[in-house]
Amino acid sequence: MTYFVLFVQMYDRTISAPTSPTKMQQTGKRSWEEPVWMGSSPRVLNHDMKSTVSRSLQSLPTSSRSFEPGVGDILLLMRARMRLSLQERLWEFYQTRVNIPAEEQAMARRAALDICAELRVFLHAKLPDMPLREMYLSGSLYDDLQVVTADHAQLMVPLILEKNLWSSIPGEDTIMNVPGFWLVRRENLEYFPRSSSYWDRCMVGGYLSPKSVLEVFEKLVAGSINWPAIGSVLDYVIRPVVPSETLTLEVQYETDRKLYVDFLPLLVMEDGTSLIAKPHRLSAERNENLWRQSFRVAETARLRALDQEDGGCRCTCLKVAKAVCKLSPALHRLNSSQLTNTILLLSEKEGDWTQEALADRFLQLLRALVGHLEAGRLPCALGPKVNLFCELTEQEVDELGYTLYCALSDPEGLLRTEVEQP
Ligand SMILES: Nc1ncnc2c1ncn2[C@@H]1O[C@H](COP(=O)(O)OP(=O)(O)O)[C@@H](O)[C@H]1O
Repeated sequence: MTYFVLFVQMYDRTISAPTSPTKMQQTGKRSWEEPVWMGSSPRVLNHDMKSTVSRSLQSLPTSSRSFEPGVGDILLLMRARMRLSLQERLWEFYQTRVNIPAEEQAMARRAALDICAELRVFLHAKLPDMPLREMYLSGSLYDDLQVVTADHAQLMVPLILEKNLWSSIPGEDTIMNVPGFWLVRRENLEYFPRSSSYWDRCMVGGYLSPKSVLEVFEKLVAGSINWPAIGSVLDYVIRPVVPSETLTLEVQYETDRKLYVDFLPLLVMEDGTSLIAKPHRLSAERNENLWRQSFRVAETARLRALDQEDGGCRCTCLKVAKAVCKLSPALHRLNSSQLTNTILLLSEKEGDWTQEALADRFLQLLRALVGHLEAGRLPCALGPKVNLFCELTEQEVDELGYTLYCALSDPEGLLRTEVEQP
């Protein structure tokens, strides 16, 4: 979608939005960027875009009804009522759609644990000298941040690398220039020739290739484990998902419930940096050797700590936003890390995260996301050089921005999602 289309659509939306005439009051001009319930809104679009839209809006026929005396008071009242009802609806949505019943979570965790145990036994038996630390389960299912359905978990597989044989190079110091991604280079080949390290078999052009590491596991996990047999013992239907950008097992643990377990090789570098074998989404070929830095543990811990300090609603706000993105196809591309970091950045400026402020903070989150999308940049709160939007195409950025911008005039629309059929 071009910006032109975007703004024609925005313009249509603005004039048809029930709240839009309200800002016409004294000047007779509409402020398209300030739906009535938003209070003083930051300027959300860049200057050129704004003047285009403002010009179009100025030439609109105006409605005299908006100038009736006292309308400001009525609007203030309406604003208060709308806020109240959004607050109520958010909590209702949280209870009915976002939160996963404890029993469902427990069953999903049980299934993931069973699979993890099987894989441990298999790998120890089949490849006793593969240098791995103990595998463990991770992700939102384990820190109460999963939403809507308990349907996925990550199985972390930490590789052991010899310190003197491998070193990590930050993405910004490489020709690819992508902060947040790293290369892992083989060192000292002249003294410790190829095969000195077990992981040399996954070396491509002098670097440890996450793709090649995944392929090693893929052959094992998808190729040589008898999942139907294991599944029948455990009473699940288990099958590797193909094709899949990472290695994923689908586990049907109830007739109507499926769990996807991502097999995620991980490197923990000397300074504690965690790198995961999850490919860069765009131009994967050019970036084939890049390992992705994972901030998940640190960013989740920070969010929780902030909530604990002030009894705040940041995690609730995150879960509501995650559910909205999971349930609305137009927002699928936004992930938890982007949402978490937007909330962390907001927390630096905004102090009131009381439960009563959920609706205000939720709206502020939407607005902040629109702002970051317009800038095409969302800095990671824990590493500002990293742009968390760097794996979105321009078109995706436009579409997300447009969807969220429209949602600002009808935030409750985001909560009216169909109940998915199993
Ligand atoms: N340490 C980690 N543990 C689990 N997942 C991680 C980790 N680091 C990065 N990830 C990535 O984060 C994503 C899972 O995020 P998660 O917080 O579980 O949220 P969601 O519920 O939205 O999936 C996965 O795509 C996974 O590849």
